[in-house]
Amino acid sequence: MVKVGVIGANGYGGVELLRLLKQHPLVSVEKVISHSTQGCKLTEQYPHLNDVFEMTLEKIDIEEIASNVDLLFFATPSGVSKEIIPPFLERKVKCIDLSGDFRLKDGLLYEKWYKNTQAKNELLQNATYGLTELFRSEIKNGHLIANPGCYPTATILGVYPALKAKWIDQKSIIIDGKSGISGAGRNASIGNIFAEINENMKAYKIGLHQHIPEIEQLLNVISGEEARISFTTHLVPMTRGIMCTIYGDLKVTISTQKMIDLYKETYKDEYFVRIRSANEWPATKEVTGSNFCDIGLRVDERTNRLVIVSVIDNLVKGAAGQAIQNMNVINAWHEKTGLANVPLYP
Ligand SMILES: NC(=O)C1=CN([C@@H]2O[C@H](COP(=O)(O)OP(=O)(O)OC[C@H]3O[C@@H](n4cnc5c(N)ncnc54)[C@H](OP(=O)(O)O)[C@@H]3O)[C@@H](O)[C@H]2O)C=CC1
Ligand SMILES: CC(=O)N[C@@H](CCC(=O)OP(=O)(O)O)C(=O)O
Repeated sequence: MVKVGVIGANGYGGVELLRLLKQHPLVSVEKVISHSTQGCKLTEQYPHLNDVFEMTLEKIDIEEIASNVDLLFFATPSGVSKEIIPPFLERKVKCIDLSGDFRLKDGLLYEKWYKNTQAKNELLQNATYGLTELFRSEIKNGHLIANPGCYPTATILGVYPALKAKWIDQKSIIIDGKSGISGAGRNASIGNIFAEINENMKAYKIGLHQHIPEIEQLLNVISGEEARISFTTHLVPMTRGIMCTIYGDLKVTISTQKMIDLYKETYKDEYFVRIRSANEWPATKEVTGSNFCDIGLRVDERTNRLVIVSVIDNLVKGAAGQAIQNMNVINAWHEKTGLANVPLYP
């Protein structure tokens, strides 16, 4: 058994990690750490864990945690893990960070978009970007995994085959993202209360979203060209789910079926990426609770654009599920281990 701990265990990402880790046959959860609720029972915060996780939330004690776990998940807000991860790495604990602290190789970009000081450059350069399907050979030997953001996961899996094949123009890419409210975490704020969200839809952080440099960094790697995307995020009245509708100008004359064939071929060995047939569009509910990313495609011959619809569950493939997929890769376990659950429907 690999012994793991979760820092930030009483947030939405943390509790989703616990749900999935409970059904993982090769790990035991040894430590659950909280910032403001240390000393409380996890079940006081989350009664649905009664008789499932009878653990007490503890404070961060580096020596105590490091001597009890092999691997740590950080489900903390940005700005936290960059301060507390270094001593764990020094003590040979593998770290998977769900926050944005180690995703951007250029620390100045982090400072600009996250409005915070960057992590140590050496750690930034040594961190492995954890989009499993694209970087599994690097993840295998990684000690510090920067788990991707939720929108970047849906977007990059959505554009990767067409961009890699140079069938779309990278400079033309526009992403229209929509997220359920759990993407904002468990902290209460006026913008997130029922009366503000229910029967409502709103755009936010236009041109300012912290996932813009992350997506551009990845597009640069895939195409070898400098990327500049248009990315607009929307909050929609649902709990879980992300849909990214992506548009890109075609550089080749191609049919929808040929595009679908390219995507199916690219992802033929990827259990968690499912490509729909022509005229079939994925919906967020079709991936809820699961680690799947479902993708639908259409070549719009009238406008000469590719339209891609990519959906994930923000808390699973967009956070905790992909973190566990990465843990499976690090340990050379089958990637589906602990993640084989069918989406919850309806
Ligand atoms: N929600 C989502 O869909 C996704 C989230 N992420 C990222 O995952 C991370 C966690 O998100 P989420 O679970 O939604 O957020 P929440 O706000 O729900 O939870 C954050 C957790 O971090 C803990 N925490 C806060 N400050 C500190 C600190 N200084 N030291 C230790 N622990 C601290 C909180 O503990 P306490 O309550 O005790 O203070 C809480 O348990 C974030 O970086 C987020 O951006 C990434 C992809 C998707
Ligand atoms: C609905 C909502 O507010 N979603 C969050 C997602 C944040 C996140 O998960 O990303 P990081 O880990 O990069 O902070 C947002 O758009 O900022």
